[in-house]
Amino acid sequence: MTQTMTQTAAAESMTSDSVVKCVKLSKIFKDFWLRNRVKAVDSIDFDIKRGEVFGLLGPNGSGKSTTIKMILGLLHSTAGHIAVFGQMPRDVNTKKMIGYLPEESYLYRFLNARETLDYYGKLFHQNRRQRKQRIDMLLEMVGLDRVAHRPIGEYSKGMQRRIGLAQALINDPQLLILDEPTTGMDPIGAKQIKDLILQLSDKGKTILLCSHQLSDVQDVCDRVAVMYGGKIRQIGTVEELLVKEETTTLKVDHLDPSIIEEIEQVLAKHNKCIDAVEHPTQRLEDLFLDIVHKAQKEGLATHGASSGGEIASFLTSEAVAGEASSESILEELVSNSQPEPVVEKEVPVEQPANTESDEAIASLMDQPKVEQAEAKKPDVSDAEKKRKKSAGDQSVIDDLL
Ligand SMILES: Nc1ncnc2c1ncn2[C@@H]1O[C@H](COP(=O)(O)OP(=O)(O)OP(=O)(O)O)[C@@H](O)[C@H]1O
Repeated sequence: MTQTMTQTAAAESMTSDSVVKCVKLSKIFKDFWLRNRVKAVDSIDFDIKRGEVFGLLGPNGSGKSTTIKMILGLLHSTAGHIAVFGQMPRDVNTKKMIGYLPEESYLYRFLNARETLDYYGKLFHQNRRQRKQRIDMLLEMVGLDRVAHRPIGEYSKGMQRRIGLAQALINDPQLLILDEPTTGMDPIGAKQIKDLILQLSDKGKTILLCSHQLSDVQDVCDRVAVMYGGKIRQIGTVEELLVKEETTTLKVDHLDPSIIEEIEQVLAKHNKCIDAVEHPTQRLEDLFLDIVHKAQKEGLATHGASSGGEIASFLTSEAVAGEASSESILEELVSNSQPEPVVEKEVPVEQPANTESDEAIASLMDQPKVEQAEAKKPDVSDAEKKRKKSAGDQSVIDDLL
């Protein structure tokens, strides 16, 4: 009875804008004797809309990765309902629309970067020409083109994240799931990933970001859910969650002490006083980029990853095969291809299972790239502000390239 209600509620609430929908979703890991061992996810409700950047936060063991694995169809839910693009997560049509960067790198150590991407391109049934084109663009985009011949086992942690990101994008996914994408990345790489996320979202791609880097989440996410003990404790836009209604901040040009005194007198009439008078500082990220910028202008050499180059224009539908675009990398990475419209349909509740299939991981990659139909992107005003900021920040990155 409860399951039927849950299923109906989910099906009813599924709209064409909904990319991921979870209703009363739970996951219990059982022990050898099938006794309940860990309630990793405990009856959570949330949905992610098309074009949204959704952040999933929480301390270690709070259930984030388990939730992601259920969205990917790698784990069965124990109870509740989950739909991705209006379909069951295990549906192969769903998997071909998803790109996934796992928290841990599961790439083959003895393959080099080019061979690795070629392997994943083949899994998506891309032809040789398409693979070559995409691989060249992605390697340049993630700044590994100059070290593409080296085995991945030799890569630094940040370089492995970069090749992992390229792998997650090779199928031009409509839903990109990034688990700790900036771990081990230098601030330039982290900044590029954040800009990339915003631009992909701007083109209607949906992004689920799981990160312990709270400043990254704050910079790019439209909405955030904070998990603890398998439950969602708070969910809302970043502004909603962070606003402090009880305090007012006024931002003005430099004030002389005499003016501050006058302001204090005005406030005193209203039984208020100034708590603090401060001068803002710049962010550490800006300082870091400034230092690197200057070092690069002086022509200092590095043997690590480069700052990243042209963005993969294979994600842009106007791209002509074999043509290099003169646009910036981040611009090119963004695809104009649009996702299939979400078909509203009733989705059966998944049966509980005690084991997880590794084959599901393979099947996630084992689908051909398909043309995807038009769909509209939601109006997300908070994201708009961040994108404007990103456009300004982008000039710094462009200078570095
Ligand atoms: N395969 C498994 N078998 C048993 N318990 C598991 C399994 N996978 C996860 N768990 C447990 O489920 C809980 C949630 O784990 P999960 O990996 O989802 O947390 P997380 O929020 O992703 O943590 P982190 O930030 O450390 O990645 C933890 O108590 C974990 O031990």
